[in-house]
Order: sequence, then C-alpha cells, then structure tokens
Amino acid sequence: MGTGARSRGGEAPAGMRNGPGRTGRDWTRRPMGLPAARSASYSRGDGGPDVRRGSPRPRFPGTGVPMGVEIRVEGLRKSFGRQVIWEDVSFTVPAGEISALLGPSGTGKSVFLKNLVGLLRPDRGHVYVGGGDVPRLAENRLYEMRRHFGVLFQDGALFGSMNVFDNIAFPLREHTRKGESEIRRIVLEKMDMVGLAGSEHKLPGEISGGMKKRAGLARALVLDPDIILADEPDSGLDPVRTAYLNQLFVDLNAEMGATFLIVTHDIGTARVLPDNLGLLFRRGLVMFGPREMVLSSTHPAVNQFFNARREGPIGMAEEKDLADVANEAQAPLAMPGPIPPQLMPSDGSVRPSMRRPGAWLREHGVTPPPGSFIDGQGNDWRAEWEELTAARRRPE
Ligand SMILES: Nc1ncnc2c1ncn2[C@@H]1O[C@H](COP(=O)(O)OP(=O)(O)OP(=O)(O)O)[C@@H](O)[C@H]1O
Repeated sequence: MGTGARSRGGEAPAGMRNGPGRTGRDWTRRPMGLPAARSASYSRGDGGPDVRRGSPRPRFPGTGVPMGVEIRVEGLRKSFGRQVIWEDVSFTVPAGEISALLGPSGTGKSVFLKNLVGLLRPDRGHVYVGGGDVPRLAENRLYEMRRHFGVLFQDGALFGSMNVFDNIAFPLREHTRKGESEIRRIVLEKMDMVGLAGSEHKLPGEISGGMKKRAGLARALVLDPDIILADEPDSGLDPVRTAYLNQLFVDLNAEMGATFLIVTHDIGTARVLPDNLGLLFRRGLVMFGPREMVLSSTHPAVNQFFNARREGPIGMAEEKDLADVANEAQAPLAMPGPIPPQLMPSDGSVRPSMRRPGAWLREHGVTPPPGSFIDGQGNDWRAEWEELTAARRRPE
C-alpha cells in the first residue's frame, strides 16, 4: 500500500492527556461507589478545520499522511417517543485516529452513528464536523457534509440487482461528475485495497458475507472520506475474517489518515484495534478515552464489559437487579485483564496516531495489569517498541 511517510510513534497527543489524575493503583481495592459519569471529554480542538472540498487537508506533523477530521459531540440527547436512548453525550472523536464504540445491545450505538451523519436528528445537542453543526445544517449543506463521511452499514447495504463494480461506483456516479474511465480507475483501486480484485461482475448474492463487508467498505472509500463510520463490520464474520478486516482498518488508517469510528461487539477487536475506546451504557456514555485508560479502568461497567464478565452492573436485559449488584459489591474487585499490544500496520510501519505501549499508563501512574503488552511470541512490546519502530518507520 501507498508511500506516505509517517513516524510519530510516541506519547499520547496533547489533548488526550486529560484523563483522571490517578496514582499507582491497588487492584484489589474497589472504587468508592458506582461512578455515575454520563459523559467524557477528550476534546482536542474546536471542531477542526473547515473541510469543505477544495481546502487542503492538514497532515500529521512530520509525516506525509493526511489527517482526517475530528467529530466533536456536545450534550447530545436522543429519544423515540418516551424512550430515551441516551442523553448528555459529550466527547471528541480525535482526528485521524481509530476509535471504537461499544455497549450492550440496544444502547443506541447505531442510532448514535446515524445522528453523526444527520440520518437522524437528536432532541438536543451538537455534532461539530469540519466547521458545521450537523443537526443544524440545511438540507443542501447536509448533503455536502455527507461527502466527508464514508459509512459502512452492518450488512454492507449493497444493491442486490447491481454487480459489485456498480455498487462501489454508485457514490461516484451520484455525487461527482467524473467520467467512466476515471470512475473505473478509482473503483478498481479501492477493490484492490480491500482485496476484491476480480470480483467486479459478481452480484451481492454470489459473494460471501465477508466479501459483502469489504465491498461495502470499498464503496465507503471511493469519495476519499475524511471520516469512516463502520457499524458492526465484524458481525457474522468468523474470527479469521474478523482478523483480516481489523488488519484492513489499520492499514487503511495508516494509508489515508482518515478518522475511524467503529461500532463493534467484538471484545477481541476492541482490545487490539483502536487508539480510543468508548462504552455506552445506562443511557449515556460511561467512558471514552485512550485504549490503555479504558482497558485498565476499574469502573465496574467498563471493567465488566471489556473483560466479558458476568460480575458487574450489566445484566442479560441491560441492567442487573440492584440487589445482585449490591451482593457482588462485597466480592473483591476483579482485576482488568492484560492489555495486549496494539495491532501494527501489515507493512510494519507506525501509524501516526499510534502511541508507545504503556505511555498513557506511565503518564498517569497506573500500574499495567499483569501480563500486559506481551505478544504471542512472548515479546514485551514496551521494551521492543523503540527498536522495532526505528527499523520500520518510513522515511518522510
Ligand atoms: N427509527 C426508530 N424508531 C424508533 N425506535 C428506534 C428507531 N431506531 C432505533 N430505535 C430503538 O433505539 C434503540 C437502540 O437501537 P440501536 O439499533 O441503536 O441499538 P444498538 O446499540 O446498535 O443495538 P445492537 O448492538 O443490538 O445492534 C432500540 O431500542 C431500538 O428499537
């Protein structure tokens, strides 16, 4: 894949350093009560540059990689009739980074993505993207704004009667005045990127679930979006296909520098793929922040969810009986599982937004859970990082 240079593998970016100021942690101590946080803010700016077409995209410092656009969400609330889905959601999806949003079924993750692109309107609140506030954009500006998003829907959302090529070409024919030869060049390039070369003439009914997802992803990429939203891209995929898809996201982010927000139920994906993690629960955003912050958290819902445990406030029907939660509160605190090394681009280069393993923990005086950063070969990535990345950084 591409030639863009990138080299900043280092500490957490400035705006991400405002996590809780904790000191060394005793893993056996239960935190005082259930934190009731409904929102988390890791704002890195004012909504980013104006991304109307024609303005040059900023680049990651010291690299040739263009940087995507941040999404800043403030005080968002959404209900359907009397059903409040979530409220007071505030956080920033950092530009050019990979973020993942998780939460028990029905907590409104898909509804949240639809609010970001203006397919649904919130009751109140703001979604700032590239100088505009999505819920308040007039229809023509909203149409223009959507060109900055590439959206991968759960099932790929392909038109059954069109072959793969025409499905992927659809946004180019709909949104641009490009000629057919230019469209062909772009479509084949994106098909190649997602490993679908040679499948142009197949109908969606003739390809596997994984191929449909990749076709949906190629279609999301054809307008060179600044932001890619993916709604459960791994649903229905076997673990091997999921691993390939995750690697593809990492490689695409390394190549394009776009901002990725991925909704997933897959804890394995959440633990190794993103730079940032968020959890929706109890009609709000419980936590959003750097992967190491979330995976080392002892917040009961966060700890329970990201370690896939039964013990904690999340029950089968979203919330547990309060008596059960009170009983469990007597038990010693379950230690977060080891934080795995983050997935590297397949060419071994360093993505601009990747942080040195353990950087956030060290900066905040948090002891890593035992066994953290050890890969399948037994290498400790905190020790190996400098050596490995120095050899693998691409020249500018
Ligand atoms: N257009 C709509 N009208 C009314 N209710 C809706 C609409 N869209 C979604 N909902 C409701 O909003 C809630 C959240 O749905 P959503 O699909 O966003 O959940 P989710 O977290 O993505 O779930 P899952 O993980 O199971 O995919 C559900 O109760 C759903 O029924």
